[in-house]
Amino acid sequence: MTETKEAGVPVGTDLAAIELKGVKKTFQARGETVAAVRGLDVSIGEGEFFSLLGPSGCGKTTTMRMIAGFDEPTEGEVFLHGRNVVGVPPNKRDVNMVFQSYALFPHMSVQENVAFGLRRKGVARSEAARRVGEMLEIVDLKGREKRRPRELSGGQQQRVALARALVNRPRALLLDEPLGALDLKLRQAMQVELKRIQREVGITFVYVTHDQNEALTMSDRIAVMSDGRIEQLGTPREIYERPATTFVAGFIGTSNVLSGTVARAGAGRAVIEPGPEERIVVPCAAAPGEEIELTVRPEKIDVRSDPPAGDGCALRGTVTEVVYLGMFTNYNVTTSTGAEVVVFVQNVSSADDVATRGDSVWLSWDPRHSYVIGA
Ligand SMILES: Nc1ncnc2c1ncn2[C@@H]1O[C@H](COP(=O)(O)OP(=O)(O)OP(=O)(O)O)[C@@H](O)[C@H]1O
Repeated sequence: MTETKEAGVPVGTDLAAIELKGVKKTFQARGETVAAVRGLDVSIGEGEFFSLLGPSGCGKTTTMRMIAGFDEPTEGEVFLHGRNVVGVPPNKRDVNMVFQSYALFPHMSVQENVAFGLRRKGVARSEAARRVGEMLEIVDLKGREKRRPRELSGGQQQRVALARALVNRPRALLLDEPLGALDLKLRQAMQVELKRIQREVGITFVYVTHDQNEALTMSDRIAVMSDGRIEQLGTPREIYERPATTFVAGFIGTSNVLSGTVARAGAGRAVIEPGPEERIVVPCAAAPGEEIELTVRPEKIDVRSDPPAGDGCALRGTVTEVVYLGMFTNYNVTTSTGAEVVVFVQNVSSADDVATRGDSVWLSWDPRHSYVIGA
């Protein structure tokens, strides 16, 4: 049974495709002990597109290598479809891994590259040809069977690598920064392709990336990692809209972190009053006198010259930078308390910017977009 929290997102199945329980990994390097993974508990559902997202060195690749069997945990257990696989070699694990350097055989055609694994397993020639054909159709490489890898674009080569991994019908595919070598435009096109392919084959994908846009675009759920631990696990929307820690707020997109002492509270709202006519209204249970920290996304804020009407959030500030970015304009504003706030204003008309550098402005937003960190 698959429950859904947000539309189409599996949050729990009877039997997890992949489960990590108390997994830790330390390496000994030059007499020093390096803690790469400090304790992971994760359950990845059957057919889920699950991403491990985090900065360089946070333990993403080590986690993948332990799922694949290239590394064994120092502590804890790894389950694949309910079976404890600690000690089971990679080729007996029913998972396949795709790397950034996809290492196709240069002297073999697309067809031979994809068929290679099947041949080694002794799959009959006609059956192999059928499965390779089916897979090349899915990755949209029909008609290019006879080409050599060097006669293909980077994106097409990556799709051959994907077909080569998928043709073995693994129950899960592990992808470690598979689009890292491609330029931005191709990367974005391949993100959409990868998601489509995953939906079509219905196999669990575990995807490693340090690119937040990539993770937000493709994933059912994301685990944001930092220093060998998971900081937050949730749907892209949960992670973007309601970051659990300041690290997540800062790592995923641009976020404004504000803080202050609660002046008034009641009816599920706390109000910070930084100055006359200024207020930050936060939906939370904090009491007067309490210090709170909150985030507001740049696209939720308006910039105006007059104080806003109503009882929404209102802050006074001075514009320090204006950068026109085509689709929107980026305003940097220093508030009356010295906080730096970034605002994105969508350029719906081609009229002038709403403010220029040095202007005194008011920032306003709906209290629903004030989100207390860790709430
Ligand atoms: N074989 C090893 N020996 C010693 N230290 C290692 C080894 N493999 C990884 N580490 C260390 O473990 C930590 C986590 O590394 P890991 O490669 O898992 O990070 P990552 O998040 O995948 O980084 P990147 O995005 O740069 O690939 C790092 O500090 C790294 O230097």
